[in-house]
Amino acid sequence: MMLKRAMFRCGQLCSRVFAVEFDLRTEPLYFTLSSTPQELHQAHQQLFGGDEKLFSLHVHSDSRTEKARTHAEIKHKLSVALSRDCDVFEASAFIPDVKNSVVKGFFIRDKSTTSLSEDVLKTLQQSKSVCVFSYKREGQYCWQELWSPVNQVEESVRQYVTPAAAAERHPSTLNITSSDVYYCMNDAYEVLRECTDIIPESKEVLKLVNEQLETSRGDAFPVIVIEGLDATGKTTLTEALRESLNATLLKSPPQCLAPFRQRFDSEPPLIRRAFYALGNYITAAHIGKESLRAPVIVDRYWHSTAAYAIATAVGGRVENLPKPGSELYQWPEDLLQPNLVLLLTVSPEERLRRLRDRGQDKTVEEAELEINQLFRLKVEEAYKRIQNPACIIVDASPSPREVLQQVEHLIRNKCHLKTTSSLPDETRSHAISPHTTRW
Ligand SMILES: Nc1ncnc2c1ncn2[C@@H]1O[C@H](COP(=O)(O)OP(=O)(O)OP(=O)(O)O)[C@@H](O)[C@H]1O
Ligand SMILES: Nc1ccn([C@@H]2O[C@H](COP(=O)(O)O)[C@@H](O)[C@H]2O)c(=O)n1
Repeated sequence: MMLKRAMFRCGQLCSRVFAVEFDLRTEPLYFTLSSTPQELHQAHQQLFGGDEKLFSLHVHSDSRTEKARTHAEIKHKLSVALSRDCDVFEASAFIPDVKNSVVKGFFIRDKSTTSLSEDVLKTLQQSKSVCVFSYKREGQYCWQELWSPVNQVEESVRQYVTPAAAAERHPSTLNITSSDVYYCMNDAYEVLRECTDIIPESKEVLKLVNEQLETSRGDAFPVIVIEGLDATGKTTLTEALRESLNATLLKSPPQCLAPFRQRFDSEPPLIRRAFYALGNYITAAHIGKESLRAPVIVDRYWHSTAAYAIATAVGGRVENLPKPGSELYQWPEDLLQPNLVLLLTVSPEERLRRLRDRGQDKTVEEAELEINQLFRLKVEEAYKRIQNPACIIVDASPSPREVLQQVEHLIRNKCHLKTTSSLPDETRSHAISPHTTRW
């Protein structure tokens, strides 16, 4: 029965294109399956041509929350239970250009002579959502078959690995909408609603959303969002702007969600990102109210939610990101838009220096640093590609005082701030006071 169910699920996968993130610096290895033997390309030989044991594992489920949580659990188990002789690569099976067609999983290359990986896979295969394939070689051909720990695969058909052309869009970009980035409040709301049994805190978050929502924003003061990677100086700048412009300072996620943040940070992206998305809508309601009284400065908002989500969802290199102009960089139609978004940037060295001075990341290993650098590049690039409104880049490497001056200058120009101060631009920043400022 279990084998029949697994065969049905795997059968659904066989008509897809498979992608393995074999080397994060290059594009994935793509292959399809064919009933006739196919010669492997040189690139594919690197993965399929050796004598290691090869497996792939895919997570299927009709419930998106179950699928996301199973995927995260498996990722964790593979990272702790397999031996050092095993390489685990992110893998997926997808239909090119078809949204939400990606079935995520992992590819395992086992160089050991022990049966540890089989033992681990045997446990994982107990889950009704998991489907495991093994790969066998004969001469220069390699085929995939449904894996069974007890070799009951006589019903399984040999499907030969067939090199495929690179996909135009990286497969991970096909599932971003409503799994990683939410383009309307209801989509994020629904995900948390589906989680109320497994994550009781979801109810409290939804209650806060219901209580605080208010979308009106009339003829109001300007709203300026400050964005940037960790330690680029957002807190320093936003607090200085609050003083100098007599503005209200808000954050996303808002303070009322702080007690729940750690809980949702431990959840897979589907759930974690829905939490941050809802945080933006609560902050938007606060902006709507506060901007009637004074200018509003916001420390992180939609750009952060979308940029981090896209950079995490898209594996590998910067080139894998959705192309500039993609609909994935559009602002949600139902989310209040700020007047100005400023992106603080500093060099990686300066950012690391600031992190270290703050007492963090002192023991980052070289390998980890490299991965972080790739991630940092993708987040920054995604920030820059977001549209309507797009962000204006601010070089945040000078002193806090100079950064403040630069930003005040931008705010005056872009938000048509009129000031009665007679001081020249360069010396005026600390003299801007609520009493001399008109919007
Ligand atoms: N212009 C600057 N020049 C030098 N150091 C700075 C500057 N701005 C901020 N710093 C220092 O860099 C560190 C990080 O700054 P800050 O906390 O403002 O960054 P952040 O972007 O808010 O970080 P996070 O997103 O992690 O909260 C702090 O120690 C701060 O004093
Ligand atoms: N509007 C936001 C704000 C934050 N995030 C996520 O939080 C992380 C950074 O927060 P800090 O408190 O460290 O500044 C970052 O990983 C984002 O994923 C968000 O999604 N949306």
